[in-house]
Amino acid sequence: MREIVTLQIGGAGNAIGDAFWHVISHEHGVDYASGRFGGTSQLQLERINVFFNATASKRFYARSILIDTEASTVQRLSSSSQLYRPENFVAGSESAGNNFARGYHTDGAAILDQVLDNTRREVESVDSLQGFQLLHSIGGGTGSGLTSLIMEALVQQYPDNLLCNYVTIPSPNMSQVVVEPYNALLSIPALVNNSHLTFCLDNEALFQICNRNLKIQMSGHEHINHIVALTMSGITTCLRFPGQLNAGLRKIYVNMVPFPRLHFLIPGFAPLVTCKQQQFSKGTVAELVQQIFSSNNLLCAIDLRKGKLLTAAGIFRGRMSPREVDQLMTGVRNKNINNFVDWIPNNIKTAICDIPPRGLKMSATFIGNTTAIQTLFQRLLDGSIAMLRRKAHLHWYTGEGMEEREFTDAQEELQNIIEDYRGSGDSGEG
Ligand SMILES: COc1ccc(-c2[nH]nc3c2-c2cc(OC)c(OC)c(OC)c2CC3)cc1
Repeated sequence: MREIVTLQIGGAGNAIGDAFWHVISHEHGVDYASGRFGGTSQLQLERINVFFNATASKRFYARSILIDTEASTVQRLSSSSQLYRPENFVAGSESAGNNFARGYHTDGAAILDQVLDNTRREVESVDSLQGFQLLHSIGGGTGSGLTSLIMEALVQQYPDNLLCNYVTIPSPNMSQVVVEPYNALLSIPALVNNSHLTFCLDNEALFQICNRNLKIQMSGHEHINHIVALTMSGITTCLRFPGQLNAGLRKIYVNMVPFPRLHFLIPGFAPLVTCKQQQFSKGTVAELVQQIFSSNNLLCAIDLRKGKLLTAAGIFRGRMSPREVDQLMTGVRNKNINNFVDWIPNNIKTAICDIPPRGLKMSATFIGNTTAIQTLFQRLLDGSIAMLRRKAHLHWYTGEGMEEREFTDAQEELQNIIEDYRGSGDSGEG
């Protein structure tokens, strides 16, 4: 079996992780509270070991390390479900204070060994590890700083395994902490150099989806986390259920990432409509295809029409005609040929799983590797320039041992990835 170890890091990472385990435990017939299997199909068990461990008493638990520099989040989760192994909770005594430096150098560093010890125990208990998925935000101190530190260690200790990050990206319009732009900026070098697959989850887009698509005003994070969990469930469908693809993280990496640095992927999901709108929906595959290529259904506030897709994947769930899906997806490419690079001929792939997600007859999940992601990176760069020019709030970082040069180096890294994506749109030079 090709197992994956999850590391959910910081408040946001653990919130996304808990929502993910809620969604996929139900899909696999596992009771979230007890870990007991009550499923009805062998399909639910066939590849359950990719994300879950079985216990001697035929119960299942999430193969996940729950990590935070302060204890309240992980303590709450430990009391909410037996899906989490008590030994897999790693909590510090001091919050990273929304400060990358404290996540990387002090409060986060203080629990790194515990994180790695727990990770190694899970790695040594599996048959054939395929990689790690790290769930975190880069706006906070733990999700940015400690995750960067953990990634460096994982790459060193497990050089043959893949790191797949699901990264929440702060939005200036939804900012919770004034130094989020600094934390996000400082996270870029580790994401560029140590992550193999980085799924970008943009708070700007997620809040817009809640307000515009779902008509939820001032949405709390529970709605956002559920949208992310549904999308993660879609992305991992082919890993978790048998199908025509011999699916693994490396196959996604090999086929979706043309150059190692260009591994920042934009997810999308459909349907993302109110229950009332769903009642009037035609419920057709054509509707799903139209929606997943619409910017309104992307989990990043970017416009696909402003760039070119290097690669794209569509994962369709539910009972539908594979022929119709292939025709419609091919039709999108043919009608929008200028929004696909011409130097990767077969750069769109479709997969179908006839098991729909809970509460839906059909769904579609999109993954795009697009040059339009430059606009997201440019937003992060612009967000740090104004503050850094005035050295605003820099003392919170230099006081923890960081230097201003680390900020300018990170800005240079960000500028370079923008240029790399810009250059790949035409000539194919990654
Ligand atoms: C852009 O062009 C391509 C993209 C992917 C593949 C491929 N080849 N082998 C696989 C896959 C693959 C495809 C998936 O979605 C279509 C997929 O779900 C995320 C997926 O997820 C697990 C996989 C893994 C297995 C081929 C071409």
